[in-house]
Amino acid sequence: MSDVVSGAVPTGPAGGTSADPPAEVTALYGGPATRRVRTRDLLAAKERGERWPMLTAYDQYTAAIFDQAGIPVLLVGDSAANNVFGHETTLPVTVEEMLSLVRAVVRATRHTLVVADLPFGSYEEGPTQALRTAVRFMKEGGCHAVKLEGGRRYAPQIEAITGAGIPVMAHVGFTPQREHVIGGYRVQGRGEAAEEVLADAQAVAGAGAFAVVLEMVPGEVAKRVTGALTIPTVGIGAGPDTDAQVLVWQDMAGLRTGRAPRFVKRYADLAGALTDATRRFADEVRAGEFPAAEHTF
Ligand SMILES: Nc1nc(=O)c2c([nH]1)NC[C@@H]1CN(c3ccc(C(=O)N[C@@H](CCC(=O)O)C(=O)O)cc3)CN21
Ligand SMILES: CC(C)C(=O)C(=O)O
Ligand SMILES: [Mg+2]
Repeated sequence: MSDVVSGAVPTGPAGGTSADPPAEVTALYGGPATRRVRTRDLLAAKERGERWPMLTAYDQYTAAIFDQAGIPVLLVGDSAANNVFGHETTLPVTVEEMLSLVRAVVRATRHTLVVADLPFGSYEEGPTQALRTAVRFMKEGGCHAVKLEGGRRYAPQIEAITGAGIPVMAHVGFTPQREHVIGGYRVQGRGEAAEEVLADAQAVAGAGAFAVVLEMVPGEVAKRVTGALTIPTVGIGAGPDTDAQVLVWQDMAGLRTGRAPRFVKRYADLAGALTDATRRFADEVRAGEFPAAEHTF
């Protein structure tokens, strides 16, 4: 095992059974052994017809919670540009910024497979640049796989990276890094364009990708692609028939405020809870109620 994995900071609940992987995760690799989920566990899950959840993660506490809650795959998304750094698009986030977040997520987790998104500009030039960047993410980030956006045109990059022993998750359909060419946030693969999405998915699978994200494609198209491929499909805005589902965690947990895309379901109101806690803290400070005797040395 690598230093990064064996040296993972224990971050589970104190005194708990945090060393034991959750049942949902052991089910994926069919045994009690404490080890990380591997890409072949995800292929086997597809063969068994088992669906799995994926979330983004960008920091220690949330990553540890998702790891303990049985999320088998975490993506350190380039959506950190939006959800961590506050940019309008995903384009500005850098390799260095991504690496810091990847290291935090890897240190905080024990069971999850950690996938790092290659940011805009770090792989498009060709297979050599793509492999160089992917190697940095594996060596300096300690992640277990990388992800890149693009279909047929990026098959050479995927071949080069997987050829060096680095698992690649592909991403087709709506690819946010190309939003300026696509012309905004738009569903891809409607009508005859369905064939393009299928061809892209087949090409990235043929190039060696272990899974493929399908973003904002009609449910029927995602269903067809999922049936046509032996590798798992991971849907976001792609309907219920993909092998896996991914959401940005701040969307899933209701931390992000404002209008969310239609494909988002909020499972909590963290923005409300945090606003409430913040207001009470501020009020108590102003009223001289915090700190109380028990908080004072
Ligand atoms: N917080 C967050 N969630 C995401 O899902 C996400 C990010 N950030 N950052 C990177 C990309 C950008 N994504 C987006 C952003 C906006 C829409 C959106 O506004 N969609 C509209 C219009 C769809 C249409 O009309 O075709 C929607 O209502 O879903 C979709 C995906 C997905 N990714
Ligand atoms: C939404 C997922 C698939 C992603 O690419 C990201 O968060 O960056
Ligand atoms: Mg991304």
